[in-house]
Amino acid sequence: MTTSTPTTPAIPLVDYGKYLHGSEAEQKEVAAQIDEAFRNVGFVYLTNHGVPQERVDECFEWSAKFFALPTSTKLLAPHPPGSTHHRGYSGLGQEKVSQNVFDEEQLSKLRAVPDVKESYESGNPTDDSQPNIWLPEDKLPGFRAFMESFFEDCATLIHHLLHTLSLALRVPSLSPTHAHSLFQLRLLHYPALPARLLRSHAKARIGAHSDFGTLTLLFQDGVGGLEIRDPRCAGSGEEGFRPVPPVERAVLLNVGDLMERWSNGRWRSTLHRVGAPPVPMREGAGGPDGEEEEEVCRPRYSVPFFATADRDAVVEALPGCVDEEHPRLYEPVTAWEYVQMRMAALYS
Ligand SMILES: O=C(O)CCC(=O)C(=O)O
Ligand SMILES: [Fe+2]
Repeated sequence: MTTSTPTTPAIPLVDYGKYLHGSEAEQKEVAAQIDEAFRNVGFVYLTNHGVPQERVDECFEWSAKFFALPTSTKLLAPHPPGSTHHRGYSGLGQEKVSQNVFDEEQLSKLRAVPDVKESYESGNPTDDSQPNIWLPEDKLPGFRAFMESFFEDCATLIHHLLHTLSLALRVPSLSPTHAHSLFQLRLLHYPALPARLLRSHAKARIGAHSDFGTLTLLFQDGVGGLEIRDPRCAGSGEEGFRPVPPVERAVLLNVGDLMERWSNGRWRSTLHRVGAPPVPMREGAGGPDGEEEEEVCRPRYSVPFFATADRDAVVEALPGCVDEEHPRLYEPVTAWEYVQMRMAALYS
C-alpha cells in the first residue's frame, strides 16, 4: 500500500505496530519493508509507531502557543549566534539550510532565497555540550516539561528503529552507537505568505536539503507542501521534486546523510524541501481596481526529530552493506567530525 499519486515517488506506508507488538517473523517482515523503502526512496511512513496521537497533538498545540508569543518573548530563549550550539529560538530568515555547500560564494547565493520559517530547538537535557535554552517558565508554563517528555517519546521510537534496521542487515544493534541520545527536537512554524512568492522561488519555506544525522522523524500538520526529490532523477537541479501528501496519524521517517554513509550508500538520504501547499487559500475579495485577489499559503507547523550517533561513534560501512558488488565507498569518520562540517554551513 502506498500514499503515491501517479507523479509521486511512492512513499511506502508500514504498520510499525507489527514490529512493536508482533512475532519474530512479523518483526523481520517490517525490517525488510523499511529496508526496501530506504533503498528506494529514503522515506517511509509509519503507522502505529508507539507515540500516542494525543501526545503528537499536544506537541502541535504547544508549538502553536510558543510561536504565537510576541517575538520579544520568544527572543528570551535566543538561538546563540554561530553553528555550534543548536538550541533555542531562531526568528524568520535566521537559518538557511543548504545542501553540502561549503563555498562562501555559493552559500551567499543560496541565502538570497530566504527560508520563511521560525524554529525552536531543544535537545537531550543530559547533553552538556549543547545545553537547552528555555523561556523563563512563567512565560509559557508547562512548555519545558512537555518538550522534555516528548523528547523521550521520540527517542524511544528512534532506539526501536535502530534495532529494526540492524535486524534488516543482520548486524549487531545500532542502538548502542546512539546510547547518549544526542537528538534534537525541532518545532517549525512557516507563517502564511503569498503563494506566488513560493511558486516563483523568490522565497522558500525550507530550501532543498538532506538531513545530516542518521534518522529523522517528521510529524506534520495537514497543510502539505513537503516535496522529496525522486532519487531516480539524474542531476542535481530543481527538477524531480514531487509532493508528499501528509498522512494522518503517521510519522514520516527518513534517512540522513550519516546513515547513508554508514550503510555504504545502501540507504538513500533524499533531498527534500517545503514549498507551496497544493491548496492555498484565497484571501480577501480582490483589490478595489479589480486586480486578482492574492492566493495565500496557509501557515504550516511541523515537528522534526533528528537523531545522530554518539560523538565518538565511528561511522564506517556496516558489515551487511559491503560485498564484492558494493565496495566500501567512504572513509571512516566519527559522527562528531561529520556533524561539525555540516553545521558550519548552516548559519552565516
Ligand atoms: O517542515 C517539514 O516538513 C520539513 C522540515 C525539514 O525537512 C527539516 O527541518 O529538516
Ligand atoms: Fe529535513
